[in-house]
Amino acid sequence: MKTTTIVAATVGMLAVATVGYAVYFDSKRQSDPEFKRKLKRDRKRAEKLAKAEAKRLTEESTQDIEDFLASVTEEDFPTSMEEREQFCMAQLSAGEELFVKGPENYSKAAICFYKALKVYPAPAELVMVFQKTIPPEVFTVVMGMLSKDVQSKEEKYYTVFPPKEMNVKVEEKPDGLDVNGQRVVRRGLVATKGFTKGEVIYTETPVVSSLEPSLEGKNFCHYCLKEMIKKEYMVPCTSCSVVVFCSEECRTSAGQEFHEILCTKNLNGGSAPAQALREYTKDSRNIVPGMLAKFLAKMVYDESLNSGAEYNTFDHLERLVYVEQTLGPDEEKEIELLKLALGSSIPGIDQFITEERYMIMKARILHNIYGVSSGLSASFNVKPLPETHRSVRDRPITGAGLYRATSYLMHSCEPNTKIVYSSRDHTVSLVATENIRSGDELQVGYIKNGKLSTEQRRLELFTKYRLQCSCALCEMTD
Ligand SMILES: C[S@@+](CC[C@H](N)C(=O)[O-])C[C@H]1O[C@@H](n2cnc3c(N)ncnc32)[C@H](O)[C@@H]1O
Repeated sequence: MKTTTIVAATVGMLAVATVGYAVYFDSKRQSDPEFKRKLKRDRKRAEKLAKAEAKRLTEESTQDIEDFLASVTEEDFPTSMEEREQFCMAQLSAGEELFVKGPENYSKAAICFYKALKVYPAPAELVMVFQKTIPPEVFTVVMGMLSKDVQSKEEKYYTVFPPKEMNVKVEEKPDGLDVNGQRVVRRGLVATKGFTKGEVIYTETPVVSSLEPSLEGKNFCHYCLKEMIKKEYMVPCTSCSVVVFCSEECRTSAGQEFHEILCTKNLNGGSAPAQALREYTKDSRNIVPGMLAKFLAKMVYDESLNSGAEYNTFDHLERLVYVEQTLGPDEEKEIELLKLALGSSIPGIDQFITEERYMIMKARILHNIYGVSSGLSASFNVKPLPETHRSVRDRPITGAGLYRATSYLMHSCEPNTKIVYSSRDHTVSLVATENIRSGDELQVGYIKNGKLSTEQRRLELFTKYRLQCSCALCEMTD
């Protein structure tokens, strides 16, 4: 089952409730004699009906599942944490009462359980509880509804994202067969209107960005990565005074989105849990764990806004392609540091950051971030970060950002667009480098190919991005 962000909301509110529910169920079964007798009484009748019902349910067409789903989506799910918790508990006990009454109520029970699942912050865990506690026939229907729901959410995503005003859409492009003979489908960005050479196609701010570790605390904004030429423009964090911002707005945004959690000093001036993560980032020059910490903090913040947006921060990360990474001692340490940094402020994050989920999130970030050149001067001297910072420009890189739409840009050795940091912060502008027609695929150069030969380009693309280039130029050279 795919985990949706609702898992990530993990504000722990219902963590207690799941356990409570499971415990209630088990203990009631084991110890309450009346409950046991009732179960026994019902069992015979239930077994008979169950056979017939199981047959009906296995024959249940997709249409039925869709009808069940339609009956649910029309409902208004509550939005506040308290109401969601009450709603969830009410659905769980309604479902339980229904299935105990017998198989003729299984469909209704399944709908209740499905509704509970929709508001529960850790659905994967609840599914496991269901698997142990509800009749298999009911469980099958709940899972059917869940997978249909995930599927339709998946399909709809690219109809609402990117927003129309960005003038681009994500389109699937067949890209040959993989080593197992499976058809490879890749996604790229396509223009939805024409542009003349030099025109800005869209601008986009990142979901999250981070400064190159050695620039942290120097004259670069911790939020938007802008270089501040004069010291008097710097607005330090009032608590840690380790990080600086270019404006009050950036300080406020950073505070709300992540810095209140990740500030290395607590209000009493003592060392805060995020200190160890900060030291690790500096020593290892590994930007990703810190970025992930910001990402997770921001994800929880965005959800707390209850903006009503259909897709949330996690949805944007979840669809990005990645190259699988293997877990090593570094990652084990990073997981530990991340849990330490976020654990006391985001209850439940401990369970959320499993090794598997961490590895996938890390790989997605590594594979999709863009190097940001927000510096005005080239006077700072940063060693290039080891890997995967797309769109290398002539100016040194000041940090990296994870962008929603820009992540879908494919590489070409003869690109028709380029990325520009014209506002000298982490805002990306995609600029047409030739005339573009509506429907044309947009591509950037992941590497500076200048005078490189085809072999050199291939080697660099493969070493940095594990990418075997299929752009028009490379195909022609083959
Ligand atoms: C940042 S993602 C771009 C979006 C991606 N195509 C998708 O399906 O979501 C980078 C990945 O796209 C594919 N890609 C990008 N440019 C390519 C190219 N010129 N030739 C082949 N694959 C490319 C590679 O799989 C690469 O790892």
